[in-house]
Amino acid sequence: MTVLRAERVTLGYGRRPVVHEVTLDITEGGVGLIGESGSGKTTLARAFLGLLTPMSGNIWYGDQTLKNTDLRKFRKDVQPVFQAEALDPRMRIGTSIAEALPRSARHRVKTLLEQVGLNPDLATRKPHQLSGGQRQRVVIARALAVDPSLLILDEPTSALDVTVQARILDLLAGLDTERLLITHNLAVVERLCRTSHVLFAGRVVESGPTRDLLANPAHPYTQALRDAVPKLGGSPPEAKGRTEAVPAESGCPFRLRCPLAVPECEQAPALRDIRGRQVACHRAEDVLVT
Ligand SMILES: Nc1ncnc2c1ncn2[C@@H]1O[C@H](COP(=O)(O)OP(=O)(O)OP(=O)(O)O)[C@@H](O)[C@H]1O
Repeated sequence: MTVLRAERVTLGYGRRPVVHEVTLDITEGGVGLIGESGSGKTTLARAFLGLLTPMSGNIWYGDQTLKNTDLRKFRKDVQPVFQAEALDPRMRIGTSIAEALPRSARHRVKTLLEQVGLNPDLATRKPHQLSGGQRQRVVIARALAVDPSLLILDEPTSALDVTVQARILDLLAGLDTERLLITHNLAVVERLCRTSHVLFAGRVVESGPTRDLLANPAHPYTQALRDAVPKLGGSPPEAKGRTEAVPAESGCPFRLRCPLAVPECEQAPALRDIRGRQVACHRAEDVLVT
C-alpha cells in the first residue's frame, strides 16, 4: 500500500527550484532517500510532511492531494523523527512525550518508554541527563505516541556512535510503522529500506530495490556513493571522476563528475526501466557490467 506519493513535484525556496519533477511512492518495507549533502533529501521530506508546498506537482495522501487533506489527521498519521537536539532542554522526558498524547492517554508514557527500550524511571529526567542514544529513543517514542502509519526519519542515527546506532536500527527495524528514511549511510538504508531512491542535484537518478541497487548500481553516481564507503582493513577509497565539480546546469547533472561521460550526456537522460529499476543515465548498461 502506498502511504504517500510525490507526483512530478518541483520544490524550492523563494523562486529557486532545488528539487525537480520528482515522482516517488512511499511503499511498504521502508523507502530510503540517499544522496550527498545539498541533493534535496530534506527538502523532499519537508514536502512529504506538508511543511513545504510544491512549486508544481502534487503530494498525494491516499486519494487526496495534501492541499485537500484534513491536515489534523495527516499530522498524526505522518510523524517526523528528526535529531534528538530537537527536544526541549527544559522539559522532563515524560512531559515531553505526554505533550504529544491526547489528555486521556497520558498514562501511556510509561508504555511508550518501554516500547523504545527505555526504563520508565527516566521520565523524570531532562534531556541533558540522558545519553545521545537514549535521547534519540525519546524522539522516537514521541513520534510513536500518536500511532502514526508513517515515520519520516532524517538521519536518525548519524549523531550516535556505531554500537548505539546499531541498537536504534534494531528498534526501528522492529516497529511495524512504515518509514521514509533520509541518510548518507548506505548500511542504514540497506538495513531499513526495501526500496531506495538516489538523488543528485534535486533529481532522482536511480530507484530500485536497495540491495540490488547497492550490489549492482546502474548509475555512475550510485556507484561512486557505494565505492566511497571505506572497507575495514582495505585501502582508502579512490575517487573516480571529479568529486568537487558542481552539478551541470544542462544535460545530465552528473556529467561533469562522471568518469563515463560522453557527448550524448549533454542531453538530459530520462528515467528508464532497466533490470528491475529506474535509472536516468545514457550509459547505464555500461555501468551495470563494470
Ligand atoms: N531554507 C532554505 N532556504 C533556501 N535554500 C535552502 C533552504 N534549505 C535548503 N536549501 C537549499 O536547497 C538545496 C537542498 O537542500 P536540502 O537540505 O534539501 O539537501 P539535503 O540533501 O537534505 O542535504 P543534507 O544532507 O546536507 O541535509 C540546497 O542547495 C540548499 O542550499
